[in-house]
Amino acid sequence: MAVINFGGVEENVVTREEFPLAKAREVLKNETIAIIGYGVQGPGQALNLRDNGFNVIVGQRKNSKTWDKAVADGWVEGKTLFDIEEACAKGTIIQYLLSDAGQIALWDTVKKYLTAGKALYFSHGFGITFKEQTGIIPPADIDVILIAPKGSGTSLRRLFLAGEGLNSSYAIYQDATGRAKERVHALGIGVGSGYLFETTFQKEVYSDLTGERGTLMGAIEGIFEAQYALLREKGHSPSEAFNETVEEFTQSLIKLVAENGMDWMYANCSTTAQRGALDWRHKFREATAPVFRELYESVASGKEAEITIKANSQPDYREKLEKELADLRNSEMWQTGRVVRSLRPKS
Ligand SMILES: NC(=O)C1=CN([C@@H]2O[C@H](COP(=O)(O)OP(=O)(O)OC[C@H]3O[C@@H](n4cnc5c(N)ncnc54)[C@H](O)[C@@H]3O)[C@@H](O)[C@H]2O)C=CC1
Ligand SMILES: CC(=O)[C@](C)(O)C(=O)O
Ligand SMILES: [Mg+2]
Ligand SMILES: [Mg+2]
Repeated sequence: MAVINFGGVEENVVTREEFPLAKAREVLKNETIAIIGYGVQGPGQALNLRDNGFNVIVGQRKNSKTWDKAVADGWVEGKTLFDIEEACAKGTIIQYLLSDAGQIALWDTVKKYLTAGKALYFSHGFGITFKEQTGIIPPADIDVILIAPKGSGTSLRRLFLAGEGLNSSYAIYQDATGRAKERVHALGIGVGSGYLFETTFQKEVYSDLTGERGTLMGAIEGIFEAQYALLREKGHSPSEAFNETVEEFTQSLIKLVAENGMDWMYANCSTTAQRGALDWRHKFREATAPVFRELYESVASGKEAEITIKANSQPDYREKLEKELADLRNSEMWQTGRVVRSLRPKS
């Protein structure tokens, strides 16, 4: 394990140098990896594992849209594509990649196939950490491990195909076989991660739920909405409000942050912008700090889990989510965005 210094704090990191793909294949050569669920993470991980030379099968509900998607991706019924129970029976490693609510619904079915020595794999600490609410309590004689790619399954696949990768965090909750560590490291490399950061199931889920509700998804949209609405109220046109709120951010500035950090982005903007941004960040930090604190408490108390489970266990949860996404899409800001995107100069 490499020890890497992150801004003055040392952390354990597994690297491809110490755990190359050939070693991962050797560790898993006698295993059948059953990917249960073919939503977003399922396809990304299953296809990367398959292309990396592992023995992979997919388990998915028949007569579903995602079954058809699996067929279109080259999984063959009866050979590499099965219904969920059959895949669980065949797999020695069960990658439980149903939605977090779906994992609860299917748990009693899947549990039957978790015989001694198998490994149960998650990409989120949700089911195990909130076990009082999920009822997901694995038998003691199996390994329970986690690889959580730090991004969408779509990006995991795209970056793999581009010869790059997404990094992941990993955790071991239960090591019944003495092989949990080599299994989890091999799977992490196998799904296409370059580096594996050590964590626990609880830390993974607390930080992940905070991040997606916060700066990665929830907070960013909230801040965009607030600024856009203000500019419109003050008489700015939709295109101007959108450009100064979203377009410049996604097309120019955030790319500079990704490349070389915030100071690099600032340094490539005017000294006028730098003066103002360096001053105003303090106000924004102080204004949002209490909201982030409230969010973390809601995660750690299990309230966010409760809300998610309740909503996403309804039979029409997808239609409801789609309706809310359509409301976002149809807002003036994102309709303006649609037009602005179509006007991006192309060579
Ligand atoms: N979406 C992503 O890119 C990321 C997801 N994760 C985690 O990976 C896991 C899988 O997430 P996603 O791929 O987003 O899931 P998803 O919401 O796309 O669902 C995955 C599959 O579960 C099936 N499913 C849902 N409810 C079911 C039920 N009641 N019975 C049978 N099948 C059911 C769906 O048909 C789908 O094939 C979750 O633990 C999630 O938190 C982690 C990192 C990123
Ligand atoms: C893509 C990811 O890692 C998220 C945002 O946490 C998720 O999809 O749950
Ligand atoms: Mg995440
Ligand atoms: Mg998440």
